[in-house]
Amino acid sequence: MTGNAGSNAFAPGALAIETHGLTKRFGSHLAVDSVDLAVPRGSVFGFLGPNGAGKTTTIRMLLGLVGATSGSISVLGQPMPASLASVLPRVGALVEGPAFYPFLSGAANLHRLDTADRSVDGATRSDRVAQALDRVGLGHAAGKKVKAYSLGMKQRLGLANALLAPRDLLVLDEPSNGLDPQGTREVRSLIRSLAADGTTVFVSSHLLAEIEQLCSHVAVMSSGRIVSQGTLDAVRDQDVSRIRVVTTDPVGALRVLADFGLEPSVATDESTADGDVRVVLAPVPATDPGHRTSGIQPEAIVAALVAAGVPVRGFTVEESSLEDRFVALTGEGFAIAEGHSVR
Ligand SMILES: Nc1ncnc2c1ncn2[C@@H]1O[C@H](COP(=O)(O)OP(=O)(O)OP(=O)(O)O)[C@@H](O)[C@H]1O
Repeated sequence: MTGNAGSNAFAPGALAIETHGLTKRFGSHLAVDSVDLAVPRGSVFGFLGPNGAGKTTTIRMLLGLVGATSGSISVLGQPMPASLASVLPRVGALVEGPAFYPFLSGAANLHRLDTADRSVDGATRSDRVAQALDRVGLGHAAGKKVKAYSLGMKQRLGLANALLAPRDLLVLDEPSNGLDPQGTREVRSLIRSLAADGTTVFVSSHLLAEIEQLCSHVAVMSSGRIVSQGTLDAVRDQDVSRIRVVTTDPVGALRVLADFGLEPSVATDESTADGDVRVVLAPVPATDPGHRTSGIQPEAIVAALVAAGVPVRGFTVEESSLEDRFVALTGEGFAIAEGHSVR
């Protein structure tokens, strides 16, 4: 399933977030271009895209933090921003971290933020603050001033703020920002437990592995447009597969694969002279999202190798990863971890 289709196949009420033709211009710059999002209720929905793709701008429009240039938004079945006042109390959000007072403790900051929310019960405030802090693993630091918090602790405090009341939808923009691997794992397990309670979670992340482990659905955004959207399996497996040929004649294999218009890479085992030839089938150029398949079937490659007299000792079609798919869709490498980019 791809985005920008103009309509979707979901029953009324089945979507927690739905946009049609959502567009945002900053002057002449088209930051978000006719986006149709369909976020099923109860899903953990990963929102992926390279830096500057337009994810944060989209999230800000969903939450009424910035107006759309055109298009429509529905959140929890209500039109936005018209229903902001009734919808927002049901939505917990972590976007660019809330402004905390550095000289107040974490708990005092949450008290202050909760006081500003007129939809909640003040009598339960202390309990809710303590529970939210416990849930993000900050119970021990509740009384500590926020200026002494690490970036990761501030990020957790932002999450705790989003959890001060029961929510039907959580919108989290890069929730693992600033967290160490242990913190990232904790946030992941927190999101899982929230989703198990029935909360829909819409989460943007630059950590592909995290999205792959966590999400039931994903959308990939590139240059302001949704280039793929659907269940994780559908997006991951769409059109891209990687094949591996083990042969004693890698040069012959390269020639056959090149005849298919493919660009294989080869690793030779010097001790045996065997070649390990790998190629990705059907990469999708970011500039040409309309042409998604090359139509090459793996069995046609096996037949051509055999016909050309290339001795095939091994032939494997490897499952494509979300990373393969992301690179193919956006034409960009993806920062898997800080300072490490893959192409
Ligand atoms: N207030 C603004 N004024 C002008 N341009 C903006 C503004 N906010 C965002 N943009 C531009 O819109 C585009 C999309 O930005 P956005 O922050 O939504 O991307 P993103 O996918 O969230 O990327 P990142 O992960 O880097 O935050 C970028 O080119 C950005 O420079």
